[in-house]
Amino acid sequence: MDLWWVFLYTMVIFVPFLLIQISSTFKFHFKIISYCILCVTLSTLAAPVCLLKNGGRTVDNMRIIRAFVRTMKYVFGLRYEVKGLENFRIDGPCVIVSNHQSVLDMMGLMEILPDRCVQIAKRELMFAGSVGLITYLGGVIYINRKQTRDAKSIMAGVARAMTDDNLKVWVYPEGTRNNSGDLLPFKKGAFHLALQAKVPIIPVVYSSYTSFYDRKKSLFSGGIIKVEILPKIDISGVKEADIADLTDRCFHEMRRVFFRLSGKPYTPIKQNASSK
Ligand SMILES: CCCCCCCCCCCCCCCC(=O)SCCNC(=O)CCNC(=O)[C@H](O)C(C)(C)COP(=O)(O)OP(=O)(O)OC[C@H]1O[C@@H](n2cnc3c(N)ncnc32)[C@H](O)[C@@H]1OP(=O)(O)O
Ligand SMILES: CCCCCCCC/C=C\CCCCCCCC(=O)OC[C@@H](O)COP(=O)(O)O
Repeated sequence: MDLWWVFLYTMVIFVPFLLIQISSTFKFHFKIISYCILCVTLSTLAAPVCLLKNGGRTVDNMRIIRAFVRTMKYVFGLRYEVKGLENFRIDGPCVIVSNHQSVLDMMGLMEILPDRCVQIAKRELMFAGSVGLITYLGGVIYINRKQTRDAKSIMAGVARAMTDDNLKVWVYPEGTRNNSGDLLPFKKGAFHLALQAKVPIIPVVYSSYTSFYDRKKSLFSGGIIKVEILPKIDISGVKEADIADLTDRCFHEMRRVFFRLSGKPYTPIKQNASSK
């Protein structure tokens, strides 16, 4: 008799719980796969448009890519509330740094991407089929994160191209995706780049996704993302020896804004947390 009750309780409580878990995991993966399929489809459509309009690899293709990607937010129920767009209105090149939470960031990036702006990306992206092709056509700069020396020499070339071709460069200084609800320590490449090209840095902060997107909890629903483009950081007077301080300053400023936009109380962390 007792065993019968155990069996009944297991069926009534455990089985529905298991089914809910399976269905939310299934829904999460279904949405992520849909996102990837949409990226592949849109890049397959956008590539011929880029080739016909601009002939090959050029930053002008970013305008076409931007138009395609901007339609995706409606599919996933995302809304962007953007503040500080006027801070992008500067003459000439600059380095834009922003936080990087997920593959979904491409939508937030394209929502506010200024003209003549290319991104720095890990070289593995080049091999992602039609997505790789579209990033190549848009002029994305690939770096090998495992080879600091190679990455540095590519960045030095980028500094020259920025001034020669009037390019803005978008860098994710955390160097990888991070959905932890905080910022990772910053790498220094973006700051060296700004110094080498003698251009200002514009920080951009996106609020935390954790309330609507969380891989660990298999959560992916619609939501509002607050975006703030901060005033430029002038690098005149900054020397090579000041790079760590500059990186630190930018990190703490962005982290403060990140907590504010995410509606979380700010918890200070020790100085130099932005260095390796
Ligand atoms: C319709 C279509 C749909 C599809 C839609 C597609 C849309 C098309 C959008 C694509 C969009 C892509 C978006 C991808 C997004 C990523 O792929 S994110 C990952 C790749 N990006 C990055 O990693 C950028 C950030 N990383 C860096 O800048 C790193 O500093 C570097 C350059 C990789 C070097 O890495 P590291 O060695 O691990 O890091 P770090 O501690 O900074 O440097 C080590 C030392 O070298 C020094 N150093 C670093 N850089 C330099 C330098 N340039 N010069 C001199 N010294 C330097 C540092 O000062 C440090 O020395 P110490 O101060 O310790 O003495
Ligand atoms: C023939 C090969 C076919 C491969 C097909 C691959 C299909 C890929 C499909 C969709 C991917 C859409 C992603 C859009 C661009 C995402 C850029 C991105 O967010 O890269 C991650 C990078 O920031 C940091 O990487 P890690 O967190 O260090 O890792």
